[in-house]
Amino acid sequence: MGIFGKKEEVNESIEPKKKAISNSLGIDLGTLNTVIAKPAGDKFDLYQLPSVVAVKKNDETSVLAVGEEAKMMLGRTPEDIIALRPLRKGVIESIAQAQALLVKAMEIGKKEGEEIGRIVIGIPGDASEVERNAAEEIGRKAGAEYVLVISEGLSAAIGAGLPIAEPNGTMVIDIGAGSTDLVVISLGGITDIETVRWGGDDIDNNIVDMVKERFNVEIGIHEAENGKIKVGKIHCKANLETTSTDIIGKSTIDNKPKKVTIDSDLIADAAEPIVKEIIGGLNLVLERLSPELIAGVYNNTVAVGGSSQLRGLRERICDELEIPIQISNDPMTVVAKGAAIVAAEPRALEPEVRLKAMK
Ligand SMILES: Nc1ncnc2c1ncn2[C@@H]1O[C@H](COP(=O)(O)OP(=O)(O)OP(=O)(O)O)[C@@H](O)[C@H]1O
Repeated sequence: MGIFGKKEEVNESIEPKKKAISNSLGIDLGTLNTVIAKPAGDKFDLYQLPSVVAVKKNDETSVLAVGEEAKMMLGRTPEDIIALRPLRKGVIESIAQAQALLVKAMEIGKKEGEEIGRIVIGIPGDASEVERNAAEEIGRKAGAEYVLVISEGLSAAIGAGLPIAEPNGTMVIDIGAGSTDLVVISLGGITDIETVRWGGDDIDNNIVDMVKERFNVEIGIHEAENGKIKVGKIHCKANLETTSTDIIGKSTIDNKPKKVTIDSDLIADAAEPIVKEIIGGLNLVLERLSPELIAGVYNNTVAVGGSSQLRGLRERICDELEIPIQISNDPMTVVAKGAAIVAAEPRALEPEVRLKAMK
């Protein structure tokens, strides 16, 4: 199906479709991961890099490493080097570091000798004018000729092939690492947005705290995240299987290595405050939603973002809100794909143009 729904409504005579430029990229500048999508025929080449940069401690604008190399340094850097994330809770914290990340993303996405003409960057929907300008500025400084910044929610909806131009409404629930965007779209534009500044990172932090409290063992944040991905679930009425995994941490009693077994229920307890915040945000959106859009939202709500993969999310949202949401089958790349569609054809954002979605 086209991104605007009905393929038969294609009306090439409205305006001749401009030739898509080949050197365009869609970039999802995330708190944890930066995803790059490059249109390649009717598919995408996809690349990913950790959103981490290593800088000199006394000059945080001097970037020493970006991406995978910098990630290896997190928590292990020599005294004069620090590894940092340029984004916190979805918001750009350091322009110089975010620019370094974007330059690297563009290098990864282009072929040798190729210039990148157009990039589209997905940023959180509630980003301020200052943040939007900052993202545009770093795009231009990174060397793109033309930079467009769009809401991650809208980008995800386009990437997921939702019928965004329909008047009935669709909704995207984007649960990332640092934040969750709840976006209602109709007639090709955002009609409502609620951003909850909680996501998967907060679940990981809660797991670390909970393991310390229950077992007197300190575990690393990466171990907490791995445990969450392996056995995690969310409390819901459905009887989901409980599984467990072993993690080695440091005893807070005698400092010795100690093995602890964490199970799905512990992760669900750790996730519960974040789930409550997300449900609270959804309730606010539903409260504001006009009756004209409720049927579209009921039929077309998709959850995206890495944290949407937690088992039980679909069931819990249905338990509490009676909306039968779908979980995207490519939750971590759909924002970048949507941005790449817009980068290849910026008029994808205009409701009167019916475009065929690239899958
Ligand atoms: N299978 C999984 N189950 C649960 N959580 C997962 C899974 N895979 C990844 N995650 C979590 O998803 C989050 C990363 O998702 P994503 O890449 O969408 O975020 P991001 O775009 O970097 O963040 P943001 O949108 O907040 O800027 C992390 O918290 C990660 O632990």
